[in-house]
Amino acid sequence: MTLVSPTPTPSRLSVTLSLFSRGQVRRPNNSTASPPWAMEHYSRIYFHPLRHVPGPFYASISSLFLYIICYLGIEGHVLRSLHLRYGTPVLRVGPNSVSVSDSGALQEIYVSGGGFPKDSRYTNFDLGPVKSIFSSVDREYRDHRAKAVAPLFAPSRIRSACAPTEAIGKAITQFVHIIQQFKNERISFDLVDVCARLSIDVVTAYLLDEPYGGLAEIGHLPPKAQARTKLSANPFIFAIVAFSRFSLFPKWLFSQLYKLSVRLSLTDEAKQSFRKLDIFATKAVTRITSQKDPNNEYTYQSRLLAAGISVSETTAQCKAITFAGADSTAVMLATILFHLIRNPSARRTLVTEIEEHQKESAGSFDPETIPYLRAVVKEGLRLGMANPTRLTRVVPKKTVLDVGGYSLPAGTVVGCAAYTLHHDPMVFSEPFEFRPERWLESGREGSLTRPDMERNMMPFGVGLRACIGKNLALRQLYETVSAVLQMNVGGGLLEGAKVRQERIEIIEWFNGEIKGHCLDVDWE
Ligand code: HEM
Repeated sequence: MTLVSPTPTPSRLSVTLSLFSRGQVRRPNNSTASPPWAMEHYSRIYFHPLRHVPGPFYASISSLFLYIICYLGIEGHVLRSLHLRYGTPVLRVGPNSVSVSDSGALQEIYVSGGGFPKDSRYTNFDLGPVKSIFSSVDREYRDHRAKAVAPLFAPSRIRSACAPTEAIGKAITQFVHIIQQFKNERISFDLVDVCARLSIDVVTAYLLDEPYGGLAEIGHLPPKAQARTKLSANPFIFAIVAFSRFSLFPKWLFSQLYKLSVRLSLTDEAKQSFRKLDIFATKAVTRITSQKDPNNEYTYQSRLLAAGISVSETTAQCKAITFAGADSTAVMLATILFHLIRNPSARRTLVTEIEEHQKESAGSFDPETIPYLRAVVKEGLRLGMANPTRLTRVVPKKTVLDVGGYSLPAGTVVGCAAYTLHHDPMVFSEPFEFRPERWLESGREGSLTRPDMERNMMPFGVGLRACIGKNLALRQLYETVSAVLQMNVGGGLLEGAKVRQERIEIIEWFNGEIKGHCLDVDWE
């Protein structure tokens, strides 16, 4: 008996792959050949330019994984843990999509030459037929509008509006008064709701010269009823936040899901809230067009109109900015106050520093000059997950992005996420803890320049397409925290406050949402 070694028969898979690699594969038209989708899967695994980028197998063959984690609002922590598990700064999260956790790449992705363009997912954030400053992928379109409104975001203009008789100052006084009433009567309240009321009023009163009335709409109620009532714009805000769970889907699918979701989930309350915002924005624009307020060049709507933007688009842009400004700042403010309530020692340090500054400056001081307050705000911005997920961009034509030893070709969707960078354990020890001291270089008087940590911070995005409202938001945070801690000398207005939750849980959609839309505060 002779033993004959059998001639190896190549498997159908290896034949198909080797033919494919030589460009000889035609679409099979008989039932025994691999179906086209299988061919595509093989190519994504074995021939795709991203094939060497580490990541879970399922992410390399289909976008389903991304769609699911985006929909479920778990994208932030899932991608962070995959980066840690695979020990890689570049993670393949979809057939053509990567997540980058190396802050060294921020410069090239978002800054150099204006940064890479936003990818097509942003078109899912259009306001029906209107592209907002945020959603526009077309840089010229965006620049024209952003330049028109830019003077409104100058720090000196914003600062003047913080005087007690001006738009921002008045809103903060109302906010402090409401919390003071809750404290006097020991009434439990929802921190997220009051922060949302203040934020929508600051944005609208300052930019549109027309406060939405978030704080005023409960002003006439007794304190107990105030605490029970929710902001009338909430359903509008929550609906937009929740639609972002579909934002990674291709446009055609997004549109269908959006329509279905509107039909199934848009309650009467939400419809009413949308209508109220429509009426509010229309009124703000009509005030200018009807010549009732023609000389006011320093409103958002008058500047857009003067730049040649149509009335209907200007109205839509006003609604977009109301959402963009109100939601994120509310999440950040609520996060900072939540941590101050939970950290009496940080709170007392802050109160002492504010008192010292008050004495030194005979009452008038710029809160931004207080190092510990800056550290508190910075730490709040690090932990606050207003935008936790990847800010996606596309590698432009004729460009290769080299990062972490990988070359990502033109057309690849790349993105860094605040969730990953802000919780990087190599940069921030105990990354989930609130520790303002980490920002102080050498004791309390030190400057706050900690380049290693600073490089990993992206709460407002980075580069040309970073947040245009950053100065306004920061000013609101400094002024409000300072005002809250100046009240009731000793421990500030928050002395005696307790939060029920141990930590803030976030639904990690593009706009992070505090679970339950609520952070309950009780009084001792
Ligand atoms: C603490 C509060 C805020 C946070 C954390 C925040 C965060 C962000 C982030 C991360 C982006 C970049 C998104 C991207 O690259 O995809 C962004 C863009 C933007 N934000 Fe904010 N934002 C805040 C407040 C505001 C305010 C107060 C306004 C306006 C009143 C505003 C208006 C905008 C606009 C218009 C854009 C789009 C800019 C562009 O694409 O050119 N934001 N914001």
